Amino acid sequence: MSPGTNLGAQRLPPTREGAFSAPILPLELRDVCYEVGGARLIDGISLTIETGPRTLILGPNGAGKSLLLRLAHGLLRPSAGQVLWRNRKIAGAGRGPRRQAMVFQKPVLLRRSVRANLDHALALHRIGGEERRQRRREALQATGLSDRGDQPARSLSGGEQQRLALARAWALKPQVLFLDEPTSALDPASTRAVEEIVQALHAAGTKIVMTTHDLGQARRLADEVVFLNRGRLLEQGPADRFFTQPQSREAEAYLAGELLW
Ligand SMILES: Nc1ncnc2c1ncn2[C@@H]1O[C@H](COP(=O)(O)OP(=O)(O)OP(=O)(O)O)[C@@H](O)[C@H]1O
Repeated sequence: MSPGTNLGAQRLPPTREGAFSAPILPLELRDVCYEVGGARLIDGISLTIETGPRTLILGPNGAGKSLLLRLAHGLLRPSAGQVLWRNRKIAGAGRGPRRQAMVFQKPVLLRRSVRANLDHALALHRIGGEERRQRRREALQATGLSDRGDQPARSLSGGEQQRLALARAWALKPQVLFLDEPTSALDPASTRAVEEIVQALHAAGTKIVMTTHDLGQARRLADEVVFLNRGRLLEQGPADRFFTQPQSREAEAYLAGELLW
């Protein structure tokens, strides 16, 4: 399958029960700070992420977008403040609920086949037997990788590797998927393919929370925008409003290409 082929809708399973059971959202950050060596990199961020709209996190270089995602996902522990999933506080780094997944700018893949990468993730979630095979099949199909099962994952092209990272997320049926600049290293065709998969995941009920540098992509995908600058939350609101009537001077400058970092 060539990247850019219309993925998704017609290949999507009609229901994905795992995405809907025992809800973990809303996700709430309460006055979250993150400091390294005395520098406050995330500065008192409070926000709520609800089920539904695709949330895009925007901001200039170094604004704190990746850190915010990592704090929300549970990879980092806040220096101060709280991260709550459905009103429950998480115990520390790496302790967020399991029904959420993250896709990174550079995919982290095992030195094994495409199939084995998916099976490993499913095994970690104690999914075996026919269920594992079925989810693997579904995930490969949804990401256009059905004919790549035997190929060593690290021999895939950059775009295919990112599709495999998305296939892995797909197979786990997360309620929330965090994506940290998933297309920043990809060509336009691979970028479109990733966007279509993200769109299909959204249509299947997975909450999308994503960072990007690409304003065109943000306009294509965002329902809601969270705008950061220098570790602070400056705006959260509907994408239409953000793009046409930004509420802060900084967002206005950012949209005009005048605020780069
Ligand atoms: N472990 C760390 N030690 C020191 N500084 C850090 C650390 N991690 C991140 N930073 C700094 O914190 C700031 C925010 O980083 P972050 O990666 O979240 O920015 P970002 O908004 O994702 O930026 P970009 O768009 O350039 O990827 C940056 O200035 C970065 O250099």
